[in-house]
Amino acid sequence: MSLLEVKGLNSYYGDSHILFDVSLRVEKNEVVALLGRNGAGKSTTLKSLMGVVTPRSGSVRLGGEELAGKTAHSIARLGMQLVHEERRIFGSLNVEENLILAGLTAENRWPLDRIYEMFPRLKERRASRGTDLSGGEQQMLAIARALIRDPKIILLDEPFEGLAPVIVQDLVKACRELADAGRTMVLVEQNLAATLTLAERVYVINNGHIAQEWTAAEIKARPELLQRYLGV
Ligand SMILES: Nc1ncnc2c1ncn2[C@@H]1O[C@H](COP(=O)(O)OP(=O)(O)OP(=O)(O)O)[C@@H](O)[C@H]1O
Repeated sequence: MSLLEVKGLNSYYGDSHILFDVSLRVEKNEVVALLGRNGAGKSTTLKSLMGVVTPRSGSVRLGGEELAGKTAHSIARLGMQLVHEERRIFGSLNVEENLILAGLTAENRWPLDRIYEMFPRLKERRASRGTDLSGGEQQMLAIARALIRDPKIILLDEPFEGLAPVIVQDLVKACRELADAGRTMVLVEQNLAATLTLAERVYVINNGHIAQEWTAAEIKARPELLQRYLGV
């Protein structure tokens, strides 16, 4: 059994049918990426897994437990965390307060020291308010807030979007360390180089359908594979 098993997921925004029978799996300790053009349905897939969007049909099993139909809050309790594109940190709270708040209701909370070891920059900035952080620091905090709850799986929606290349490098390194430490992650990201540094397997979504499944090694060996689906 895979850690995450998604079968026949259909999601809508009002009357617009966005996801069509999306099926995918993620093994424990694996990093899987979703690639696709703008509007293909990548974010909607992550939101449907997390219960931010309620799928109209289909199944999402995490460790054998059915998540489809549950609220985002319950799904978080069952061990899934979504790091939203907009980061959603509390601007009026400082870094440490943001972390403590995120960990408050978690069953297995990481000690702050462990978070600070992973992100030394957050330790330096621990007394700074969310609004005073740079984009890269906010993104680190958003990831750290997910980690502190020791989730079974983390969904990352465009974590490197809009950040300076040097910051992206730092974040990719931190995510690589998480992957090496056995964290299971699903990554949606436009930055192909970063994606292939992190993911072992890739699904291509096209107009709300899963169009392809490749290993990162297959893509690296035959980069032309992506051209047809992504135009890159
Ligand atoms: N809240 C919403 N209400 C209605 N339609 C939406 C909403 N959010 C997204 N959509 C539509 O759903 C489709 C899939 O969007 P989604 O954000 O999942 O795509 P994506 O692959 O993540 O692309 P992007 O990289 O542009 O975010 C698009 O056609 C988009 O316009």
